[in-house]
Amino acid sequence: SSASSTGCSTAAVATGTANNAPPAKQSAKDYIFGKVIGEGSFSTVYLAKDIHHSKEYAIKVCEKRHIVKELKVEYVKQEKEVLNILNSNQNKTAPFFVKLYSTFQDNERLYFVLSYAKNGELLPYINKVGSFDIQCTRFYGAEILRALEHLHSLGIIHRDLKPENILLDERMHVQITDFGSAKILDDKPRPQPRRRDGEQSSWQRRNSFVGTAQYVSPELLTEKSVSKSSDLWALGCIIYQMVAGLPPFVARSEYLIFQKIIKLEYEFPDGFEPKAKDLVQKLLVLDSTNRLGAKDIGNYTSVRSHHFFAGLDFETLYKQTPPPIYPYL
Ligand SMILES: C[C@@H](Nc1nc2c(c3cc(-c4cn[nH]c4)ccc13)C(=O)N=C/C2=C\CC1CC1)C(C)(C)C
Repeated sequence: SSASSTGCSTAAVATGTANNAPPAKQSAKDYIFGKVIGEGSFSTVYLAKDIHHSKEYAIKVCEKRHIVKELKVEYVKQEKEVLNILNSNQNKTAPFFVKLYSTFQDNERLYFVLSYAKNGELLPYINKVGSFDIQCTRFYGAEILRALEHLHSLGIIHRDLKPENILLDERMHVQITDFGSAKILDDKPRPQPRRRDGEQSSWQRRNSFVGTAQYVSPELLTEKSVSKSSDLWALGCIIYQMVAGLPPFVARSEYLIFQKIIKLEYEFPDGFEPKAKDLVQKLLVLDSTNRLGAKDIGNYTSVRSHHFFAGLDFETLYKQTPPPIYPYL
């Protein structure tokens, strides 16, 4: 083809590097794959380095055959949809989610190129120091609340919030991940995606889905229903765990954990900080409509104004330096 009016050379146009050509589609060859950093139920997440700029990414790899065999195509599509909604609604004051940079595929696999949370999961930090001091619990509780405000404002419920899904970036700020079980509240009627025969519909999937035992809400266990307030229940469990070092509902089997949840059978260890205790008691409420924040429109102002968070500036969290993680209790 001849040089176009933009003056770029034919060679440039031919190789698609002309300033008006889209970037060439990526492939696994653009990356050096490193260690496995996480295993999902239908995916493996690798640390990878982009060979052009030596930047580190997390690449989530899904085996196509496995997804189809396990009838999880909808599940993978749902996660990509959530990541795209988050990308197109990046919130400058609450960038508390892993970002999706690009996707590509080869014959056998799907690849999702995502931000690499350099400091990994929150959980090992809680376990290492036994429990967080109040400064840390307040800061990380506030960042998770801000992340939920943003997610819920986009009509998305996480549904499986737990310390393993709360990652930390290189500045030790929160990066929420794992949207495979997220639910997009269908306010806009969309054509129901055509399903392969035998594949579970989102209705069946929704009714079969249960989060991780310790953090699942009572309404999901008793009525198979889920709402934004279910994520507030999980926040209550996580704040409890940051202070006590263990989640509120523990037992030897999932069934026994579920029994304790629906009976609200848990207690506070001696020395549990009183303001944190009061906040947890207002989040771990069986009736999802009576949880602190359940009636708030927009931001969770009634949670922000709880005296546990007194003095915290929720609008500049991402600019603040996170407090060092010291042991407490
Ligand atoms: C919960 C998740 N674990 C993880 N998912 C992601 C990580 C990640 C990083 C570490 C880590 C970093 N340093 N040391 C450990 C440990 C676990 C991770 C990351 O950096 N970037 C994107 C991720 C996930 C993207 C996903 C939305 C598509 C499972 C177990 C499901 C793989």
